Amino acid sequence: MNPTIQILQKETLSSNWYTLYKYTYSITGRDGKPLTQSREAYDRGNGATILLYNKAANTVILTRQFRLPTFVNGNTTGMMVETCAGLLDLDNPEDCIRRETEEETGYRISDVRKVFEVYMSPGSVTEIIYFFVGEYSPDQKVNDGGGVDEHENIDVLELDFSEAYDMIGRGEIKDAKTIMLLQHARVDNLLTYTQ
Ligand SMILES: Nc1nc2c(ncn2[C@@H]2O[C@H](COP(=O)(O)OP(=O)(O)O[C@H]3O[C@H](CO)[C@@H](O)[C@H](O)[C@@H]3O)[C@@H](O)[C@H]2O)c(=O)[nH]1
Ligand SMILES: [Mg+2]
Repeated sequence: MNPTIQILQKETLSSNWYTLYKYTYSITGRDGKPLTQSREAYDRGNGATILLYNKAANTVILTRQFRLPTFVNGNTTGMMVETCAGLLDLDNPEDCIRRETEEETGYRISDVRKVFEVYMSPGSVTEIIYFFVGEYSPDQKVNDGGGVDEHENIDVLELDFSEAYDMIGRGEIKDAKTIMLLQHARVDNLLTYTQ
């Protein structure tokens, strides 16, 4: 804990599906004097995401779904191509991502490897996301995926790695976690990229 920070007040501004708080705190300024500040922080829990890859076929599994916040901010279809991801319930990140993988993509995978953890929007959202990679194979397919119920409506995409990677440059993949994991796969040579 940072001993120079003291939370003075935590006010709930909105509590519906997730919670928006307003924190008032004292912090030591660069001149060494204490000052009081307020910041809003949106708490929607933490999450996990995974790049599913198959070395032999040089493919990845991605998802496509409607994301309302993007639709109201310039994404005309509202559809987003993303790595499989979900919110942590009460489980740990590894169990969460195995469960989400089966629900969203239909693959029951065993080995997952954590590669990093990231605050995705540290100025406004409390969320930390745990990033994983994991190999999948056709014999691990146990259902069609698509999400837990009809509300999730997730399409499952199996793409050649180079094709998926090139979607970043064309602006067809605009999701931060997905770009980070595809770049990680290229830098770490999990798969082969050919132009
Ligand atoms: N009714 C209702 N449903 C909501 C609301 N907000 C979210 N949901 C639904 O709650 C479900 C959450 O699904 P998950 O698969 O657990 O989470 P996610 O939305 O895929 O989140 C993942 O990706 C996010 C974006 O990168 C990450 O922020 C998050 O940590 C996680 O990794 C989704 O069906 C979503 O539509 C809401 O305000 N109202
Ligand atoms: Mg999800």
